[in-house]
Amino acid sequence: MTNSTASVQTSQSLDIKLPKKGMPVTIITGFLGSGKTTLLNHILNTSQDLKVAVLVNEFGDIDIDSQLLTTIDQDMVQLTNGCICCTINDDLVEAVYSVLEREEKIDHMVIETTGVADPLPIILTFVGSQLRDLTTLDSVITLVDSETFTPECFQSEAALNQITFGDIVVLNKTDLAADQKVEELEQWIREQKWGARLLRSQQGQVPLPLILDTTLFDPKAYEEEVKAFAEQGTHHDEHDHHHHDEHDHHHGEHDHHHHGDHDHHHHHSEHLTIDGFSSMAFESDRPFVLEKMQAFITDQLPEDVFRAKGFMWFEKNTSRYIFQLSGKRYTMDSDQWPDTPKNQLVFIGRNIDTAQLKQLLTDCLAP
Ligand SMILES: Nc1nc2c(ncn2[C@@H]2O[C@H](COP(=O)(O)OP(=O)(O)OP(=O)(O)O)[C@@H](O)[C@H]2O)c(=O)[nH]1
Repeated sequence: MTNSTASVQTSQSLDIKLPKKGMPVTIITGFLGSGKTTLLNHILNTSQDLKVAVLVNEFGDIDIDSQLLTTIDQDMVQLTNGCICCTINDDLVEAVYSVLEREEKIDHMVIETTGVADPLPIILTFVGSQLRDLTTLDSVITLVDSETFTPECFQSEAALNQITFGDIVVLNKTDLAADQKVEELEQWIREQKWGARLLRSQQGQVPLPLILDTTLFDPKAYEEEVKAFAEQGTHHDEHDHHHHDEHDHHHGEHDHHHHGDHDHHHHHSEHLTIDGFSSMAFESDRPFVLEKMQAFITDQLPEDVFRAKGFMWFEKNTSRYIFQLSGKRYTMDSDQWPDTPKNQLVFIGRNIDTAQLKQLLTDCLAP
C-alpha cells in the first residue's frame, strides 16, 4: 500500500529554499459520498493552465479515490491513508513538503479529506504548525449531498464540524432533491455558519473562480484553537479531545483505550474505525458471478453499510466495473482495466459485521 512517499523533513531543515512558499491550499471536506472526488475531478478537468497538486486522504486500505481521479498527471497525486487526525503531524506535513519541494511549477494544492474526517485538525495543521509560513490556506470547501443530508448530520460530530468550518458550502446533487429541500438546507446552513458562501451544483460543476483563489479563509477566526493546538504539542497523545467515540487502528475490536501507544504503522488492517464509522476492504483475484453480486447488493447488503466504492470484475466479462454506492443508490459504470483485473472494494458504515460481510462477498465469487 502506498502512503505518502515524501522524504521526512525535520524542523531543522526548515530554512531550506522551498520554491513554492505561500502556495494556496484548498481543503475539500464533506460527508461520505457527498461528491468530493467528483468536485476534485471537475477542478482537475477545467483548471486548464493552472497546475494543481492533489492530496488524497483515504479512509480504508485500498486507494480507490486516487484511481478514480481522471488527472492525466498521476505524479501530481500524493496519498495519505487512514485517520487524518492521527497522520496529521506526520503524513500530511510530509506530503505537503514533498509537493513544496517539487521542481516544477505548481499553482495550487487541493486536499481531499475522507468523508468521516473532522476538518479542524487539518485546518490547524496549516495555520498552527510550521506549514503556516509555507502555505496560505485559501478556503475550506464543504460538499453536501442535497438529497440525503439532514441537520442531524448522521449523528456525526465530524459531519457537523464539516459544515461549521466550511468557508464555501456546495449543495451538490440538486438533481436528486426537491427545490424546497435545498432551500431549507441553505437556511439551516446559514444559521450554522453565518457568512459562508453557498453554492448549488450537480456533479460538482461550479465555476472555478468561485472556489479557487477566494481568500475566504480567515485565520483570525481560529486564534483560540491554534493556541490550544500549540499547547497540545506536536504529538497526538491527547488528540481525542474532538472524538468521543472509539478511535483506534488496532485489529482487535475491543482494543479501545490505547491512545498513548497509538501506532503509526500503515499495515493492511481489515478495517479502521473513526467516530464510530468503520471501513472494510475486500480484494480478490477471482471474479464475481454477476447474478450473485446483484442479488447481494439488492437483497443482502447490511443496512449499516451506507457507502461503498471500488472496482468489480465479473466472470466471462472483460470490462472493469466502477461500483459506487451511497445510501440506497448505486451505480456500476463499465470501462477498461488498466492492468490485470481484480476485485477491489471498500465498504463504510457503522457497526459493520465485517466477518459476515466478507463471507457474503466471498460467496459471490466464481468457483
Ligand atoms: N445524481 C448525482 N450523483 C452525483 C452527483 N455528484 C456526485 N454524484 C455521484 O455520487 C457518488 C459519490 O460521489 P463521490 O464524488 O465519489 O463522493 P465522495 O464525497 O468523494 O465520497 P467519499 O470519498 O466516499 O466520501 C458517485 O457515484 C458520483 O458519481 C450529483 O450532482 N448528482
